[in-house]
Amino acid sequence: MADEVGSIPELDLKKYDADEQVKIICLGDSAVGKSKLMERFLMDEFRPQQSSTYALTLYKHTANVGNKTVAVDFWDTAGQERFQNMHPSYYHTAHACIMVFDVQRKITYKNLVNWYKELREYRPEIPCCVVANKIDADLKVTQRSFNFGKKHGLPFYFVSAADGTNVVKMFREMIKRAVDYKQNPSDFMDEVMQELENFDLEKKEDNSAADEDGLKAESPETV
Ligand SMILES: Nc1nc2c(ncn2[C@@H]2O[C@H](COP(=O)(O)OP(=O)(O)OP(=O)(O)O)[C@@H](O)[C@H]2O)c(=O)[nH]1
Ligand SMILES: [Mg+2]
Repeated sequence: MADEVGSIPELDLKKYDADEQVKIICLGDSAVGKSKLMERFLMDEFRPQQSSTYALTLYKHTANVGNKTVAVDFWDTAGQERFQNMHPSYYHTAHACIMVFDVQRKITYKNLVNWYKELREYRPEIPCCVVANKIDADLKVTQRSFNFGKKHGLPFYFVSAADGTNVVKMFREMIKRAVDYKQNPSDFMDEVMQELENFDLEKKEDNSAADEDGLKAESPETV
């Protein structure tokens, strides 16, 4: 389900039950198929007539990775005809990135370099992949090699949001990589965030243990 930012709180309840929570962002020029890919993965249906994304759309998903339940927030924003900087909050605390281009428009492939550069300014270490979308329009493209992924050591997928080719595989792999990254961050700030999250959890557990003993958890002091 596509949900505008306004309706997050209700859905956030899901996170409460999840063992883990990750954020995955999607980058790429306008009309490469970012929104259609997410919709295809989340609803397994394809609606050809829809206008481009206006601002930010959040898609909520619950996945099972190993024996854990993972709440996934997919962030989708409008790409632009010509590259413009994305707001930093889009990248903030993202755990993985899906970079999309349209196999029918060379310029969208060329622009990956700009998207990737900006991604790495904000999120130097998160897992990222390159996705060549719309292969249904011309299957011959799958014989061509697109070296951008190889050059940067990124996994590459030929996909089609229209017929579903490789969509589930790509999303599942990226969710798993996002969880792996969150659990073993290689970026200093992410390590701090993870420590803080663990600290919060420990505090919550302490408080509920105190409640069970019939003790009241101390309320925070206001200074
Ligand atoms: N043939 C074909 N068309 C596709 C595919 N994926 C998306 N499209 C079409 O491409 C157009 C753009 O798709 P969107 O998902 O809206 O693109 P977007 O990247 O979200 O665009 P912005 O929100 O403007 O950044 C739509 O008309 C889709 O129907 C695909 O796999 N195959
Ligand atoms: Mg869109």
